[in-house]
Amino acid sequence: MAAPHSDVHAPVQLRVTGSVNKVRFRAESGFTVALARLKNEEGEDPDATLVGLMPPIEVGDTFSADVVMEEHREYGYQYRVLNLILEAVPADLTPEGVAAYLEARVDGVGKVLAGRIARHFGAGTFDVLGSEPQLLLQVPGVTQSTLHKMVQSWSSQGSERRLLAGLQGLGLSISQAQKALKHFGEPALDHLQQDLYALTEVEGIGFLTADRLAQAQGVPQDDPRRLTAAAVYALQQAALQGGHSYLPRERAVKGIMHYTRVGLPQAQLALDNALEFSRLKDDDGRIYLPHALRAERKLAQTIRVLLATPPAEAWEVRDNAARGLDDAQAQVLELLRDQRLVVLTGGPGTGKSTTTRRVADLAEALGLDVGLCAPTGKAARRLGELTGRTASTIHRLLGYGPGGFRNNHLEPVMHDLIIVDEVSMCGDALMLSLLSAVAPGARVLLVGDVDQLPPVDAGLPLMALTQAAPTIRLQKVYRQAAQNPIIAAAHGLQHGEAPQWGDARLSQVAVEPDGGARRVALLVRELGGPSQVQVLTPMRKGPLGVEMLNHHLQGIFNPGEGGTRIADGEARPGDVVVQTKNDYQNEVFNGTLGTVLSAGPGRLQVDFDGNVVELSGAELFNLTLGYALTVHRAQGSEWGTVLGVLHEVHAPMLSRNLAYTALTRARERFVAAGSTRAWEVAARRQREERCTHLLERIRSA
Ligand SMILES: Nc1ncnc2c1ncn2[C@@H]1O[C@H](COP(=O)(O)OP(=O)(O)OP(=O)(O)O)[C@@H](O)[C@H]1O
Repeated sequence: MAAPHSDVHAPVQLRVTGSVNKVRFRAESGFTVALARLKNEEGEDPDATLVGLMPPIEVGDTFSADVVMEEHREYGYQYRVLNLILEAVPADLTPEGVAAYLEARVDGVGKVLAGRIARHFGAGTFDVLGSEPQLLLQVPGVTQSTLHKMVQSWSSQGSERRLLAGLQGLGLSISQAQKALKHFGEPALDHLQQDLYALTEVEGIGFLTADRLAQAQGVPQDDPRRLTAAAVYALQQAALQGGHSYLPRERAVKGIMHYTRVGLPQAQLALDNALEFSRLKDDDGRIYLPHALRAERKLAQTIRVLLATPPAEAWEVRDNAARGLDDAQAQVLELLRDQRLVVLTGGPGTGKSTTTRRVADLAEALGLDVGLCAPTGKAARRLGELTGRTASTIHRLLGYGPGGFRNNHLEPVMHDLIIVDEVSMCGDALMLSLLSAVAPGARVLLVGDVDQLPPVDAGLPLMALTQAAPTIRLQKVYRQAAQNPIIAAAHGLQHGEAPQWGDARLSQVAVEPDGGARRVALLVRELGGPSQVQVLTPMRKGPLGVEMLNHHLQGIFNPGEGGTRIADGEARPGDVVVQTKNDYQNEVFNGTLGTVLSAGPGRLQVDFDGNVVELSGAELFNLTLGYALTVHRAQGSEWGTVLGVLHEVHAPMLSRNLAYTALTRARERFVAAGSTRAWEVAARRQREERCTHLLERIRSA
């Protein structure tokens, strides 16, 4: 093997062949750590460490692979796999090698039988197994049922390996091949050989990759399959990037031109094609993905039923139930008497949680069963603390698992009253799952701040519901508004006014992008360090993005070398990390912050608010450093002191809701780092309206 040149830091890419000595670790995602004998024309490495996404390899497998040699601070040199294609037979064709391979890979064959078969057929064993399996009955101990099991397992894994190898032959990387195989199943190869653009449907692949592969195969620019796929992709991107449930026709056509670089006539033709094949739907000039149109119609219908049907259980507002509440808050208790669906909205400190708690108290006093939930684990925990009851995520309440939501209209959640907090974070899909699972006659109280950031997912259900359902909007600010300039500034933002800086609890520090991340890290130190201050910024990338800020914050507050590899760097004991995906096994949810207790090769022990979990392998890639977070990820959380980074470099993200959400994450003190002009721009910019037709559908007869 080419010995690594210590002075050359550019990663060395090699093409090697090899055989597997040992599989150390394999995650469901295909992330694998293995030991293998590697060789190429320059030499051999008898026991190399391979890491990365690989097909299901086993001891004895042979393969060819593109690898990059990298030096890991903990384990020395190892090879990161860029692509690995399995050969169909083992490397070692001696009777021992054949026996070991049979035993490892073929069901129904134990050590003794494998030895007999290997001694009987030698290197020809696999041909016999593949083409004349009956001959195996000559070997004592091989019965019909054993033979059946052997043939079954050999042919199924054989087809998986052939499919993966075939997909890789189309130019897919191993991870893309595995995603495609998972998405399409057996017909994957035929399907993609007919239309490589079908890859657009595969989660995590998308149109641009499919287009690159198809162009490499010489598919012409105006191929109808290409144009149709681009039309679908334009709508997918509109939902992902802008939260749109549909696009007006002319915007859909523009999207297609953007992704395919074809002219207007062809783009219109592409859209008509996609409509003709029902890959898209035209609802009176509004272009939808089919599932999005179905969801919006279903959600509107579900809401109409909730608005039109009476609650099952009796409800009476006993005299002391509304004690201490103002008229608006008390009105919520009144509305729930006859209404099944009530909305409570208001800015920070207006008394939403106080009201929520009273509703729960009254419901329980009336003998009703109350369920409390919120979109994120963090918000659920806060709801539980504020109401003194157990609260869960919406996913947990609906019994979310690998097969999706257990509870739905067929098997509703058996609560008489469901209270949902931070409901501004719910997109149409989650709102539909939630409202579909409400038991007949049960009530729902939706609580949220409609001026917060819109949901990450498509749709704006809370906006529609505040106009279609009985809604109480709390205006009176209780949390010491006068003394607390943050709340006053937040309410000012709602009217387009930038905050007035200068108070000790609401101050601004000029920071320019160049060298700004380090400047922010030093500011955090002045403010008491990461345990006292949470840094928020709109973007992940860029000189003032999360990644750059975390790099400098880790460098100051937890300096050192190496650590365990996570999504955006390396974590060491003491580091603040944040979970970026819901992990139901470990009960750790997107947005939860934790502290690294210990770090070892390929594993971390993290304390998430008292929930100490061991994470390893691919789970580590659901973690990023958490000294700085995006404003989006901070929703539903709040801290004593927030250092909010906002500068014109964030221009595309600057909006009133973004600034408002950042500001309202701070309970006591908010320090703005960046430029005051950015806040003026943000205050004036109402976010771009989302294309959703939900309100009109709820209102239409
Ligand atoms: N009717 C009321 N009269 C007097 N004080 C009230 C009233 N309602 C709420 N408060 C007080 O105002 C403060 C804020 O109330 P609460 O936490 O319910 O607001 P909130 O809207 O839930 O805030 P956030 O949006 O941060 O959750 C609390 O200290 C609460 O006790």
